Order: sequence, then structure tokens, then C-alpha cells
Amino acid sequence: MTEPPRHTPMMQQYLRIKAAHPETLLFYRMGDFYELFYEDARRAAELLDITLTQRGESAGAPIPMAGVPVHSYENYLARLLARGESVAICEQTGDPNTSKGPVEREVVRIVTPGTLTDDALLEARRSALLTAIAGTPDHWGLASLELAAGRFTVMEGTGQAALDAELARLDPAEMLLSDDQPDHWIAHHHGGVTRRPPWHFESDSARRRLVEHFATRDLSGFGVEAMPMAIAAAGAVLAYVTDTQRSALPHIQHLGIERSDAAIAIDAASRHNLELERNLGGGSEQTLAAVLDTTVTGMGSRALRRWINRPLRDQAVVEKRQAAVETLLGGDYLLIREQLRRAADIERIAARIGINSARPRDLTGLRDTLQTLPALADALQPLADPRLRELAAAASPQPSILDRLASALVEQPPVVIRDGGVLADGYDNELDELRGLSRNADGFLTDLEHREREATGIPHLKVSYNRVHGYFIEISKGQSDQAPAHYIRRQTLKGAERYITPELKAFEDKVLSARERALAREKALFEALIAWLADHLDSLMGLAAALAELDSLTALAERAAALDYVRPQLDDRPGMDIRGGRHPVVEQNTTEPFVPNDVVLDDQQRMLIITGPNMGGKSTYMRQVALLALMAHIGSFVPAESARFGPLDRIFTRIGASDDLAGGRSTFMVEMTETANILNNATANSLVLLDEIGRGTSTFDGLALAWATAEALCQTISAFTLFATHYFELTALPDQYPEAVNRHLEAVEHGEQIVFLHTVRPGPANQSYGLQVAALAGVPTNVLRAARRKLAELESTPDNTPQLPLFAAPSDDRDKLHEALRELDPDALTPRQALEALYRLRGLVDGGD
Ligand SMILES: Nc1ncnc2c1ncn2[C@@H]1O[C@H](COP(=O)(O)OP(=O)(O)OP(=O)(O)O)[C@@H](O)[C@H]1O
Repeated sequence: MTEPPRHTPMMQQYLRIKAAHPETLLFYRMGDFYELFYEDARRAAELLDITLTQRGESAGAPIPMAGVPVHSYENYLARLLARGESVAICEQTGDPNTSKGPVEREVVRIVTPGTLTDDALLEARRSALLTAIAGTPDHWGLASLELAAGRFTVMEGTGQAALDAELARLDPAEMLLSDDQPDHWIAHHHGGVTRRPPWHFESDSARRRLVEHFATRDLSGFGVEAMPMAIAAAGAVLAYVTDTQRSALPHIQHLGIERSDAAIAIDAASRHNLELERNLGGGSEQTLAAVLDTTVTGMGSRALRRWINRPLRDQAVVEKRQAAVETLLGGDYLLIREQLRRAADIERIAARIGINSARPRDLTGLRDTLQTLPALADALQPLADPRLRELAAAASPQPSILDRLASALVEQPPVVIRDGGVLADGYDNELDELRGLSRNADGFLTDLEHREREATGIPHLKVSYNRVHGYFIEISKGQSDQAPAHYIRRQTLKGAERYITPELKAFEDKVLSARERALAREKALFEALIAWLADHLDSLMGLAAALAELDSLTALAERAAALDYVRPQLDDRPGMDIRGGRHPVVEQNTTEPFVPNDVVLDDQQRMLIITGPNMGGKSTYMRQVALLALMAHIGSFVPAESARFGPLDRIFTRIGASDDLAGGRSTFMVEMTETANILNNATANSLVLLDEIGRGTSTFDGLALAWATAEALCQTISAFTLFATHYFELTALPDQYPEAVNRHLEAVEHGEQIVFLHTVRPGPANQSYGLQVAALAGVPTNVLRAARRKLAELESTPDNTPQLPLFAAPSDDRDKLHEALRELDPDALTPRQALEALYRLRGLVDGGD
């Protein structure tokens, strides 16, 4: 019996390493390539559109292979990550010269969508977050880590809707979920999901892992002791990052709590509707962030976006930001901005220092940033605001770090340390000496060439160097017979002979070893420099946070000045009062002048019923109110003449028709789910926007639901509500509920045309102008004519207007059916009379008399 063919030693090594990483693609380093084999090769070839080849045979079968070049592997990596793949990077760790069999190899890190730290793989203005959830939908814990910043936070909450809301806010790139959790739990999460064993989510072992990482006795210092679900989730995150990074994580220094009651709650659907960072089409243009974010650093942009995504309920915190913005406006904020513009993304640089993956240009970026600090301090010096003073202190110059970096690094180093040339002359004596040796080589070689020419009498003799053959003396073919006897032939070319001499050989050994030793020395010094910086992570991260906050505050000041915003007043009187408010995004994107409008909501006036023609501006007006309220609670100034806001706990919007076909829910179902969420969670301090509720079903059902919803909001919940509707019947609500008032968007008819004035006026709209708007939209004239005829017909037969008896004012003289019914006395009718009455009533309905 013959033995089955065995794998080659290299493939045995490969398969052993691959077995430990079944779920990730394995990039196996071979010289200048990362190679993928077997299934990985097929998958990568398909995802990256690269060639699938074969590499010899192993175990009697050809090996499918695909490879990416090391020098440009980051592009490929980025594309794989964008597809939600993770990649294990396996490097040669042994010495090829001394190893028997294949060179030793090891997975040095695993790159996953939620744990990115390389600049080339990250978006400057977006945070890549890794989150984990633990517990049950009834009581869940959520942990979220931005590895590239060391920001680690946890929260606990109850209910699926609240979890969905937080996930929509965080928008994680990757989510960790225990193997035993059902998928539907995170149905609304769009990033990648990585399954982990259940014991990673176990709260006791999670606690131990955290305590060990932070080197604390317990977790009470972080205030999370009573949050077992949050601890479980945080432990799962830490275990995963430790597994994938394979390095210490000293830049994760703190576990912060995000209390859900500290922020104004915005559920997932409302967040989507308000177009904070993404518009309804998924793009980033025409969003609140696009208007507000004029920050000049990546870390500043990410900070501002965190604010935008998490408006705060604590007015005192918001007022501190407002005060800083106001002070900046009174000072030279443009000068401050110019200094900040020169800062590198030191938040991410600090993180890379922490996980020991910083590159030469990270350190020069840090150096250049530190160099700007004295000028920044000067620019901040005149500003007396308390928060700005705190930030100025955290961003004060750090001469010891700067001096070290300035003396260590050349002005513009290469991208990687591999070939040296990063550390400056004069930083280290030994390095200088070794470099001196190899540098003097040039002089020695010219000198040697000179001497040999004279000695041999060959004028075109050349001394030179190449990487393969080292140093050599070259003599052209014609003169090679004149070569002296001590010349040893090294290589024969077409037109020349190359030689080496004992003297040149000795020189070569000395230079090459000097070069190698210089390089090794330089790498060691570079690593030592990073290790030294890692000891200063605290102050570097404090500096990064201060610069980021200064950048966001300065951007808010710049926007306030450029776009004519005012500081909103925050106080404890319920409601809001906005005079001359404008929609921040629409006003930037229309060619027409934007028409400002007021909003007053208070205890006496809690609900506005808003009517008016299509295209009149109802949606714009409502969203504007929500956006201004949100802006006021992140510390921004607002587009208005004046604005005041009382306490606000939640913002709800039920706007526009969207369906969730993938989730198996119809438009109406989505609408009712969102409405139910509002009715179940809104409070007297909530702002509720309802647009066109009840449209997706029959008129009566829809109208009945709209009425009942409005009634509940007005009467039971007492939320501050803007209710836009085309059901004219709802304008009767204020008759019953004095807290409700009618408003309409003004439009005037101009012949057949309609002109929208976009002004909000008291009282209900008197006409709906649907046909005029249809005409504007280009509905063909014959259809419009038919519509006009039908309208006239409908309007002349009151019985056909879909009005609920409940709301319709009974008009006895016109409504004969009503009258006839009322006259009937069922108890006094014989069966025959009853039948006659029925025929008579039926006749009335049919239009006969
Ligand atoms: N205050 C305003 N000033 C200037 N233009 C405005 C204003 N409000 C709205 N508009 C413009 O009018 C257009 C229609 O506004 P909007 O969508 O808010 O109308 P709508 O009443 O909600 O319409 P529909 O009932 O059809 O949904 C928008 O594209 C916007 O550019």
C-alpha cells in the first residue's frame, strides 16, 4: 500500500496557522507578497478581482493561490474590510539564513472592520467603532470602543427600541454578539457582525479581564460596578481586541459611562429622518453635519459629530460650550483656527503609539503639532472663558516631548522605518559612527578608482556597486586582457568584465556590516522612542482631546458668524420660543431667499395643527424646529433671530413614508410602529413631529387614527407636538383642546398658478391646492381637467365627502339621511314600516330622493 502524498513542510506550516484562524482570510507572507491559499485564495480573487493562480502541488493536488504585493497591500486590505471581511496578517518572524525548513511565521495581528488603527484604512472624519451587546432586549448592556482613539464607553438600557436607537447613534463598523444570541436582536445594525463564544460575555470573567487591564482593584472607580450587562459587553470587547491586536493596549485608560438619561433620546427612525450625518439617500451632503462641520482636523470633526449625534439634556454642560463659542466669537477665532489647521491627527497617532504601530510620519506629525502649541497658547491667551482656559491648559506646550522628537527625527522621513533615514544625525553617537563608515565609502571608492586607473593604465576603469553583486571593478571587454593578476573575476557581461580585489572585498565587508548595524541601531532607537512616548500617553491623549474640542468649538463659532446664528437661551420654563427661525440645511441649499418663521410652544399652547398646500413648507418647518432644538443642545448657535428652549428629553419624528420591505413591514406597518413608539415613550418634555399620520390606510381608518393620536398627545401625554396633516377634519381639534392651535402655510393663487409664500400663519388653511401642485409637477392637462370635473362632482355631493360623523358638524337641513334617521323611532315601527324605512334610507344614499 502506498502512503497518501503528504503536504510539503511549508504547506504544513500554512495549514497549521490557518487552522487557528478559520473565520478570517490569512495573508501569508512570502517575500514581497502576501499569499492566500485554497478557499481564501478563491474568496480573495473574487472579492478583489485579482488572478487566481496555482502554486505547485502539495499532498498530490495543485494549490490554488492568489497574492497581493506587500508594498500596496493596504488598498486590498481596505477593500476586504469594506466588504466586512477580517484579515490575519502572518509575517516571517524567523531568520531565513538560519532556519531549517520553512522560515518561522506568526500571525502578528488581525485586522477587522471595527478595530482599525492604520491611517490608510480609516476615514479621517468618521470613527470606526467596535461594539458588543450583552444581556437580553429587556435589559441590555452595550460597550463601544474606538480603538484608534482609545475611547471606551458603556451603557445599559431596557427595550429593543432603545437599543436600536443607540446602535443608530453609534453606527458601529463591527458588532460582537455571543454565539447564543439570536440575529433578530440586531436586525437594524448595518455593519459586520462577529460571533464570539458565550463565555466571553460572562460578567464575572469580563470583570476580571477589565480589572486586569486597567490594573485596578475593582471597577468602582469607573462607576460601573452596578452595571453587570455593561461589564459583560465591555469584557467581550476587550477580549476581542486583545486577540486581534496582539499587543498591549495602554491607550485604553478609561471606561466611561454614557447614561441614556443624560442625552436627548432620538430613536433610530427619527435620527434617520432628521438627516444629521446622512441624508435620506445615504449620502453625506445636505445634512446638518455638512453645514456645521467646518473643523480643520480629523479629530475635531469626529468630536463635533459625536456632539451632533448626542445632544445633551444637561443645560449646564451645553451652556459651557455656548459660552466658549461666544467668547471665541468675541476673540480672534480665525487665528486659533489657523494654528489648529497645522495640527496632525494626534488622537490616532497616540493610539498607534499605544499599540506600537506608529510610523515615522506619525512622530513627525506629533512633533509638528507640538511646535504649533506656543502660538496656539498665545492665540488663546486673551480669552477668559473657563472652558477655554481648561482647554488651553491641556494644550499648553510640551517642551520635553518636543525637544526629544525634534532632535531625534529628520525633517521629512520616509514612510516606513525599513530602509532607515528616519533618525537625525547627532541624536545618537553610535548611529552617527556607523553611518559615518558607510558614508565615507563614497570617498574611498573615488579614491580607489583613481589609484587603480593609474596602476593599470586603463582610463575607463570603473568602481561601482549593485545590490546583487556588491562592489566591483569594471573593465570593458576590449581592455580586460590588461587586468592585473590579483583581480578576481566576479561576473562577465556582454561588453565588460567585473572584478573584485582583496582590498575591495575587505572594504565591502566593513561597509555592508556598518550599514546593517546602522539600520539595526536605527530601528532599535525608533522603537525606544515609541516606548518612551508611550510613557507620556496620558498627556498626549489629553492634548488630543483638548485640540479636538477647541476645533469643534471654533468651528461652531465660525459657523455662527458666517451664517448669522444666535446663541439660544436655555432655561427651565417648559416649551420653546423661536423667532425668525430658519432651516439650517435648506437655507444653505436653496436659491430662493429662505422665509423665517416663529414657533411658540408652552403650557398654554402645546400642539400646532399645521395645514397647507403640498409644497407649502410644512415638512421644512417641522424639521427646522427639531433641528434647532437639537443644535441648541449640542452647544451650537442657531439660525434664528432669537430662540429659547426649556427642558427637552426626547425628539420624535414620524415623517415621510418609508417601508421596510427587507424587514417584512409595509409602509403602514412602519408608520404605526413609529407612532406606537411615540405614544408609548413621549413625555410632557418631548418634542414630537408628526407628518401625515394615517395616510397609508383607508381614509376613515387613517383619519380616526390620526385624530386619536393627536388627542392622546394633547390630552394624556401633553407632549410638545407639531402635527402636519391633510385631513382638514383635524383642524377641529382646537375646539375641544385649547392647548392645540391651528397654523397654516400661506400660499396664494395667481390665476391658474399657485405661489407658495412659506409663511406660517394662524388658523387653518382654507384650500388645499392639490390640483395646482399637480399641475406644477407636470401632470398632463387632460388628466387635470378630468380631476377638476371629479372634484366639482365630489364637492357638490356632500354624502360622498369622506367625513366621519364624529367630526362632521351635523347640518340637519342638508344631511337628509341624518335627519331621516333621527326621525325614525324603531320601537314604534311595524316590520313592514321598517322595511319601507330601509328602502327610503337606501334611496337617500343612492342620491334619489
Ligand atoms: N421657509 C421657507 N423658505 C423658503 N423655501 C422654503 C421654505 N419652506 C419650504 N421651502 C421650500 O419649499 C419646498 C417644499 O417644502 P416642504 O417639503 O416642506 O413642503 P410640504 O408642505 O411638506 O409638502 P408636502 O405636503 O407635499 O410634503 C422645499 O423644497 C423648500 O425648498
